[in-house]
Amino acid sequence: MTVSTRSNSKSNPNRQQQGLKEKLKALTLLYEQQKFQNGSFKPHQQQENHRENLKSNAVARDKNGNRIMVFVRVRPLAKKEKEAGSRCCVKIVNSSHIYMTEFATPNDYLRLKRVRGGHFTFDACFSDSATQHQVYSTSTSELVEAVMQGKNGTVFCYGATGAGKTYTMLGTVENPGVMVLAIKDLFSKIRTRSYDGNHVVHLSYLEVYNETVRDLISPGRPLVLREDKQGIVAAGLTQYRAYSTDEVMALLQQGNRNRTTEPTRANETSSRSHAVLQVVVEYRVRDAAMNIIHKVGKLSLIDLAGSERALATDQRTLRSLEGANINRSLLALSSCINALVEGKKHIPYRNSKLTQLLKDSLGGTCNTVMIANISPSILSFGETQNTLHWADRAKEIRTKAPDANEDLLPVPKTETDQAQLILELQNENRQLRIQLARQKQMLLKLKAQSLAAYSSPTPPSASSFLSTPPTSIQPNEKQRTRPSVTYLTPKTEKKGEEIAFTVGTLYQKVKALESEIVRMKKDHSLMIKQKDDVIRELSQKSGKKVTAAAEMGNRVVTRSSIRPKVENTGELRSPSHRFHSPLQMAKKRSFWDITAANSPSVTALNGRKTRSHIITSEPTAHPSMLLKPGFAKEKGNIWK
Ligand SMILES: Nc1ncnc2c1ncn2[C@@H]1O[C@H](COP(=O)(O)OP(=O)(O)OP(=O)(O)O)[C@@H](O)[C@H]1O
Repeated sequence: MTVSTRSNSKSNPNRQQQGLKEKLKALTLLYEQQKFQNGSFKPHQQQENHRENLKSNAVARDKNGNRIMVFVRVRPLAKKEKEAGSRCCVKIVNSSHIYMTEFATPNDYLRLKRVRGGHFTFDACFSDSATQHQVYSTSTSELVEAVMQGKNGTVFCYGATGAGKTYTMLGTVENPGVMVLAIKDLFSKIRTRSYDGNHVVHLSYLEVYNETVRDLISPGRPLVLREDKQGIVAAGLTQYRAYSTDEVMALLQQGNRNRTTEPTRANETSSRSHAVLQVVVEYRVRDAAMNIIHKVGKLSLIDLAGSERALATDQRTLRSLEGANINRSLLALSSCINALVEGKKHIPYRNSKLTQLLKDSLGGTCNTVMIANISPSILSFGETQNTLHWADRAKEIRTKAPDANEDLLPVPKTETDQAQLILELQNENRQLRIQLARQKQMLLKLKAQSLAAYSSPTPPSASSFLSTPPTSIQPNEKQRTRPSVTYLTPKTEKKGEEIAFTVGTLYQKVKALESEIVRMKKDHSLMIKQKDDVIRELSQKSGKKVTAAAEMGNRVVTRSSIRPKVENTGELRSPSHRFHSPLQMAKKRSFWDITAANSPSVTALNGRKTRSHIITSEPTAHPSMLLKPGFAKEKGNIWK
């Protein structure tokens, strides 16, 4: 019979070691169970219970009100770190629990050599083997759904340089990160729900570099941050309307090309700026009362620049300045987190551009997710511990539960007016159509009656159509009397003929008068010619004086001698003769006419002082009689 003795155990050291290991494992388990019973630990769950654990966390958030959800992601050891023989200083105990120690080794179960370190509990912890999809679905998918409902959401990555923030947010082509997966998810959700409303997606991408805000998609001048109703906005930031995931991807790539990255000792492609991708989803739908429900949800996806020690990066001036700015903004973020956790009234958001941008996400009505990225390497112990410390603090920040940014838009007045107008126009149109149909019917009947009337052998009597007024025609009534319209037409024609005849007569008269005027003008000029000849002859006889006088009186005598003759003939004078304008008369009158007319000896028959009247009264007077005023009365003397 074999008895187990100390010597036996000594003789088999391997078995002894195994037994000790088992005992230590049991002790560790016991210790964790005790911790859990004391409330400082959550129960250890296996990987397959991961989802249930996350659900319970979400439930806890609902019970405790809204708070920032904090997740931790450990990246794999980098090739460089492995080559340098770096050890791992963090261990994920379960989906939500992580512990770290400076001298942690797999065999140091009693933690005898642990100097620094600690246990941390978060909403979820992702090991270095966690996929991008696992990270997205656990941390961000809920937020995307909330954004679709009009609630704001923010996801930001926090951690030291080279800890894996950009990998988590942007990822690679093969392994797209949270930003890309969120956009994809958003568009697929919009596609499936497009039947119940209109979704509009706007996108902007900016960076905060050395405390200046810049547009990453269309870079230009630095932007100014302003606070308005929607919160903090970068004035002048381009908002792109995005229609598809591919379009967003192209914009993201474009933006990332413009982002400031520099190789540092810690990271070959270190982000030197904080990048903020904002996606605004607007959603419009009509409710049962036909009111328009307008929801606006904003999703901010932020990849922060890494906190770093000066030694970790280059010592060059620009890099150190960048590093100082990054650290300053992250310090401002830490101050805000502290103030929020401590419930202070004043939160120093204004200390940096980054905290200004995160104001809504940290202290406003927003669903906020923080992903703390850490390196497992012992070389980054300080940074990792620092990150976990702030992540642990951040989870205590309470935010206001976001209500949906929902507006009930009344149907615009113009719309109701338009509807009213359309109804009125439709009504009017209907009435007009009825009227038109009636008119057409009437016209057809009248045509038929007209044809019948013309073909009728006996013409109707005058009384027959006079007794029937046109308005008395009823379209549906059987026609008993002949329609008045039929018989009114010849009468109108007759009247027209009469008018035409009158016009014709008048026209002929006008023509006759015009030809008479022409004839009179001819006579007139002939007579003037004759008189001129007589005067010439006389002047030749009676010398120069007489000639001059005769020439002066020439025109006067000529006119006066003509007019009485015309009047005496009893012929028609042109109407224009009577209606000569005074202006024309004045023009025609010569200086001598006026002088003679104004002479006191010249008296007209009708009181008017015109030369023609004087001459008319003396038809036989010689032109020479007018040489002197008053000669008109001495008739006939001169010829003797
Ligand atoms: N989960 C991961 N799986 C695989 N590789 C990773 C993971 N996380 C990070 N990396 C790799 O680690 C390196 C550094 O990561 P990343 O550039 O994302 O760091 P960072 O925190 O953004 O740094 P910085 O703040 O300097 O920009 C990259 O080469 C990246 O591919």
